[in-house]
Amino acid sequence: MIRQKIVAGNWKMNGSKESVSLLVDGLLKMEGSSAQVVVAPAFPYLSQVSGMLSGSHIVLAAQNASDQPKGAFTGEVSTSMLNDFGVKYVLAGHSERRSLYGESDAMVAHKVKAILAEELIPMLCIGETLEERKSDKTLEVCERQLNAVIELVGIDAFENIVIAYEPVWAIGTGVSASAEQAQGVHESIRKYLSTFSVSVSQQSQILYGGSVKASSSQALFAMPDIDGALVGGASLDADEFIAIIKAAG
Ligand SMILES: O=C[C@H](O)COP(=O)(O)O
Repeated sequence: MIRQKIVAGNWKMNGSKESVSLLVDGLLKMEGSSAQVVVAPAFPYLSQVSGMLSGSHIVLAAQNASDQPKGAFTGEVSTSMLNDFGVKYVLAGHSERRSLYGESDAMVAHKVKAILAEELIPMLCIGETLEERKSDKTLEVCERQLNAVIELVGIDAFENIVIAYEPVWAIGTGVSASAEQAQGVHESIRKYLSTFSVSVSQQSQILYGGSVKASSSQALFAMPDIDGALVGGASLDADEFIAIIKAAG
């Protein structure tokens, strides 16, 4: 099955009005790509970026969302607010949210549910730490993180969920998983999904994330089960990000 590639830039807590404007200007100069291009600015810049992207082929993502619809949740942002600003994708369970802000598998699952309820597309991030990889627990961890979501929203909901496999040891370290290593895990994730639903497993877009650069992206995208990338640091440089998008076709 041919799945459209997705190249998403997670800008994390970076940027200013000026730098965001320059970055988006740079990306808008890129010619059309067959890949779906996504950018995830920090919340304060969603409105600015949404305006700049209007009428373009680049779509907007948010880096996080509340699992609650509204009310007394100081500092939180609801999925309906994100919808208001033209957001299409929302990251859920990024490893930085899990490890630094204590988001449990169950909390991530509730966020996925809230994102789906607003008809937005969750980008569900899963992946193992270095310690877990060394003790051969990579698949066990990925399956546990997937199970929490499957149990809450059901496997059919995965028709509208993008999975991002991001080994924690590769995030921001400059050490990407090799294309073969990533392919091995992606293939296993797909096989695991197929135990619930073959059609969902075939349709699921599984992105790789963790120190993706232009130089490593071609080999990653050539792999049969890698359907794109969730890019952190390299997405802050328009030329580098465009080169990654071009590698996706
Ligand atoms: O969301 C993106 C990932 O955390 C990867 O970040 P990185 O490309 O800077 O390693």
